[in-house]
Amino acid sequence: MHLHGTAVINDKGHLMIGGVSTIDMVKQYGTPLYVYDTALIRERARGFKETFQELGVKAEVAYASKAFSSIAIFQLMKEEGLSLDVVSGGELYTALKAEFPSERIHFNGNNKSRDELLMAVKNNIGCIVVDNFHELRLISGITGEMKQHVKVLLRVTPGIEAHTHDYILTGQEDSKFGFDLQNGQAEEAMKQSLESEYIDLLGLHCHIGSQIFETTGFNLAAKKIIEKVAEWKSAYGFIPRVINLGGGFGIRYTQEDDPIPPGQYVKEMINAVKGETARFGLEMPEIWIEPGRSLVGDAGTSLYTIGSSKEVPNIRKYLAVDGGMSDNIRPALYSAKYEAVIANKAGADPQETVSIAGKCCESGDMLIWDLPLPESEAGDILAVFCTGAYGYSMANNYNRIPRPPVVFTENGKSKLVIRRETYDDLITLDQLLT
Ligand SMILES: Cc1ncc(COP(=O)(O)O)c(C=O)c1O
Ligand SMILES: N[C@@H](CCCC[NH3+])C(=O)O
Repeated sequence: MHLHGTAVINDKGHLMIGGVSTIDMVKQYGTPLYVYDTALIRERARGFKETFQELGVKAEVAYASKAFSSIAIFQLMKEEGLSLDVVSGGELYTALKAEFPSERIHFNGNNKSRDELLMAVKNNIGCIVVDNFHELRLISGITGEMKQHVKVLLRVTPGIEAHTHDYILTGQEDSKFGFDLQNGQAEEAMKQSLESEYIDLLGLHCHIGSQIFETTGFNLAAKKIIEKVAEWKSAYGFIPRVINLGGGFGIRYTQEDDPIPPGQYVKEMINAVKGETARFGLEMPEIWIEPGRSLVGDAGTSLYTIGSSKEVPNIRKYLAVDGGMSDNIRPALYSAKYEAVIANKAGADPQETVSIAGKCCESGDMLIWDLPLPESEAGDILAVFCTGAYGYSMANNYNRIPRPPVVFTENGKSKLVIRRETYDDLITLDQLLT
């Protein structure tokens, strides 16, 4: 049995997160429940910033808010001095409601609508990461009409296959994202941006994928970009002030995962950029990154109540919980693996191997296969670790299951930051037929 994040066990054998008993939180807020240890998020955020400071490199660390967006987490990231990467009008709206400084908001995405771009320009956001020619035309039009400048980065695809799940690969040539770096698209986009009166081209952006455990892909992406920059400098005199190398740093979901420390990714990519810029006699650009999972992933834990169980003789025992693919779709979508303990018997040794089923009407709604657990009964609390990224943010109302609440813990205190959805919430958008 392995505990993740900063979880510890108290003298009653109960799991504690951020100094608060999970069993007390279950009594107060019910299950299913997402619990975050915000001290751990702060530690991760500071870690990234300190690494850049130690290396003397100008940087912006933007939290990729798709990992978990809510007003409270945006307020926390603001307190920590991070920037924010949003990918939709909804995330931008939430950021503005959280009074996140608009000059530190970056807008990504492969099909931003005119309205979303208008919202970004009107609110003077820090930069738009332009993904394609359609968007470039839209931005040129909007900024021309408004006579207002906007800073942009061009998202390029460097042609790199990072080693991760196919669905979360993004840097390869055959990708829906970005301007291809090799076939002239990126160069054309750079020329068009320089020609557009109100577009201020800050630099280039790339993001090669998510849950990556090796530094090779990042280093290679950095090298390919700098090589192009050197070509462009002599041909067009364009020198990017910023290179954004995206996010994607992997975390440990199970003992099989072997991630390197987040700072190591940063150090290696900076060395790669330093090496290449020196080789071509270029100035060191600012390096921006946009991590999501590595900031919030292992700080989140999901708590469920165990309900029914079913024995398939000689094959397996199923234990069902009161959530599932509606609050954590990652096992169903990516065959993602998790570890868990019984929160009210957290110190007990495993006695049996069980498989954790969700409550949705789908055979594929399985949260964990073959999990060693102490003997359990209905009413016990299951704590699934490392659900802080792409858990709540990908939650849905399949089977009209209300989304769970989110609680932040720190220094022995808990605070509700998203309330539980109610049945009334589920029908608020419904209109009567007659
Ligand atoms: C453009 C972009 N930036 C940042 C991220 C954050 O990735 P991660 O949560 O893996 O750090 C993603 C997601 O893969 C992304 O698509
Ligand atoms: N949602 C994915 C990551 C996708 C990242 C967005 N580009 C996950 O849960 O792993």
